[in-house]
Amino acid sequence: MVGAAIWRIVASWRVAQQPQQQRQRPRLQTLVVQIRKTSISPGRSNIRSRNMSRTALADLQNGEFHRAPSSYRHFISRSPGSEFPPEAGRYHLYISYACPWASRCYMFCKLKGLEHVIGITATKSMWEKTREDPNDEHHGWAFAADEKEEPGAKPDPLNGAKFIRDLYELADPDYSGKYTVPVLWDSKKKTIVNNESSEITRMLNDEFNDFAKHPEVNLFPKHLKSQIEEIHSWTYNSINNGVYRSGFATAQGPYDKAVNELYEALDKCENILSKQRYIAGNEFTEPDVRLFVTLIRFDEVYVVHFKCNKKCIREYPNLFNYVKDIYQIPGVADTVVMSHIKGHYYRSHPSINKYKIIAAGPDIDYSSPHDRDRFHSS
Ligand SMILES: N[C@@H](CCC(=O)N[C@@H](CS)C(=O)NCC(=O)O)C(=O)O
Repeated sequence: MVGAAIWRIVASWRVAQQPQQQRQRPRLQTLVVQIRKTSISPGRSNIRSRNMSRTALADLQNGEFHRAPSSYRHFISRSPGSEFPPEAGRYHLYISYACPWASRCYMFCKLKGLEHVIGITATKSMWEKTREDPNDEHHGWAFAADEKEEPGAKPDPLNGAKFIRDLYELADPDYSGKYTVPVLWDSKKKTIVNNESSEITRMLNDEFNDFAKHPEVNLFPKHLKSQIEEIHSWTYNSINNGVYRSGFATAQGPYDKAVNELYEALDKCENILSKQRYIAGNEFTEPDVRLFVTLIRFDEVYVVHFKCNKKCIREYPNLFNYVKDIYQIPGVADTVVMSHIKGHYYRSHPSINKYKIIAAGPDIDYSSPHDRDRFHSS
């Protein structure tokens, strides 16, 4: 009882720490952890899923993209009595190499040295139809049938799921939200702990230090907490989600607004990075990870596919060198699989790119020299 109460206080405290636009109320159905013994039947469909299955492309109001809140918001915590205590081998991270939100989590695993503690499985890059039922039009992340199907993509080693959707339905057969990655899965309770990257990365940063190869890496240090939260307060809406707000807009006004806010924020970053090595100062921290995953996709995908073409990142001297600098941190390049990134975006949104043609360029070499050593770093 006491443990559960502490857990609830810690969880609500952490939600209160998030930038406002990321603060979302957990669904009641996920607060009451319902572990149901169900078997996966990928061909199954029910009335609910038939009517409600949807992707982010449907998160629209008057042509404006509004990202729906993540559904699972439990916390892995070292606090006594925690429902989800950190354990080696218990949790699994399902990702797509294409997805910037999932890649944030994968980067944290790499930087903290957690790959021997938390299993990681990447899906195939292109969304596929998830049900045979002709009335169920949902397309989403699919697992590879074997190791050879697409380099990097793997079968689901834990549940034999064919689709990420199957995991959501295994955790809750009545689930009616989106079937997004990342998914942090608890193999003990056979449920989803959390599917919100901004929270998963905090858990990876703080709660697994007893197992981490690099517990000294702290991407959310106390002394930079307020600067970091201030940076998230404008980079999330204008940059990380801003590229989606541009790309998914279905009316001119919302697109214009999103793209203008995006470039205002990029100009602001360029200015900050002309004076210091990283976005929060001289230390590499969480907001650098969040910026990196968007910026590395920008010139290869967002410029063309999401119409973010007022300027490329390679035209900003400081931003471009900053992306190379981060790419060259040991472990980071492994998280960037450009064939999955391009293979996903260009082929998974038929309303944006009907013929699924993958744009040719620009094929940037992010391992080429950068000039960021000119700044002091700690
Ligand atoms: N807020 C979530 C967003 C995750 C998200 O939107 N992931 C996308 C891939 S980039 C996804 O899985 N979309 C599936 C869909 O929309 O159906 C997070 O940060 O974890």
